[in-house]
Amino acid sequence: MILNLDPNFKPFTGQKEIEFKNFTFSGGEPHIKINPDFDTKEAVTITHRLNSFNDLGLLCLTVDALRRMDVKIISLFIPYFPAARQDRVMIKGEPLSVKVYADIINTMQLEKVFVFDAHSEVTPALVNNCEVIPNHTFIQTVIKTIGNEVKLISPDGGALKKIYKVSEFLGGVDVVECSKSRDVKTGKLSGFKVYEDDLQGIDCLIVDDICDGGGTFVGLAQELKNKNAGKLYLAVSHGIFNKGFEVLDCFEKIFTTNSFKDFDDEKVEVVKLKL
Ligand SMILES: O=P(O)(O)OC[C@H]1O[C@H](OP(=O)(O)OP(=O)(O)O)[C@H](O)[C@@H]1O
Repeated sequence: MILNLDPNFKPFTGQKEIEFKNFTFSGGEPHIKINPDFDTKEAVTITHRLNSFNDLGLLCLTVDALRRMDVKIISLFIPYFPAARQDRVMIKGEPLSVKVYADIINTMQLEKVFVFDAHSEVTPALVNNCEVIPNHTFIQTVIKTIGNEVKLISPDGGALKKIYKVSEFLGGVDVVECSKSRDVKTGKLSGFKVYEDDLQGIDCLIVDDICDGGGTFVGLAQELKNKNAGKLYLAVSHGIFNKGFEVLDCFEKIFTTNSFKDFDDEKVEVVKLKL
């Protein structure tokens, strides 16, 4: 049984859905009423785009309501794990946000917590019974859509392990390794290095987990062009795109999934998550 808390996000196709109504009380408190007309002995998987503390609140209430209906086995699919990038404290005074979310989720004693393309190994290390769903089939779909041969570009050392797994899944697509550096004091991006002498007109697909403002990809695209790359494509599992798509107009095409939100923009091609 599936309980899709976000009506626009239904990754488990063809499975029976549990019905519910959710609303907010006049005092601002979220609330849910689950239709009890289902076999509560069955396992339930909740899906939720958990992008804010409000979403987390609704999730807590939902799990509580299911437990009170005697549902024993509850799993959760969170496509974009909140604050996954805040996986270390950079400056004294900051929270270790990913742990705060993980600790709250751990109190729910879930059977499994599925996370799509976790930012780092910190998320699955902190979340009990976590299973990371890799980006492999997403990138496979992207490459099919592009239709021509591309090299996979890994923007930084942190993404290398993942990109070699993608390459292996795709039967050995070439990988170009890159690295990015940051100013130690400000944390701002200060440069990119592409570890290939000449890309000789070769089309390149940058693969990463998140595009937020896009600075990483614009800077890297420039460096790839300096190495004579051909057409440039960008595929990110989680599209935030907080500066819009204009800043990314160096890319022939941009691909993402609906893990974070829905998009209706001709500049981005959304591959809907289906499990
Ligand atoms: O679109 P942008 O605003 O440029 O951000 C995108 C980058 O941010 C994240 O890495 P981050 O730099 O947080 O990761 P790291 O410091 O853990 O390597 C993500 O993995 C991208 O590489």
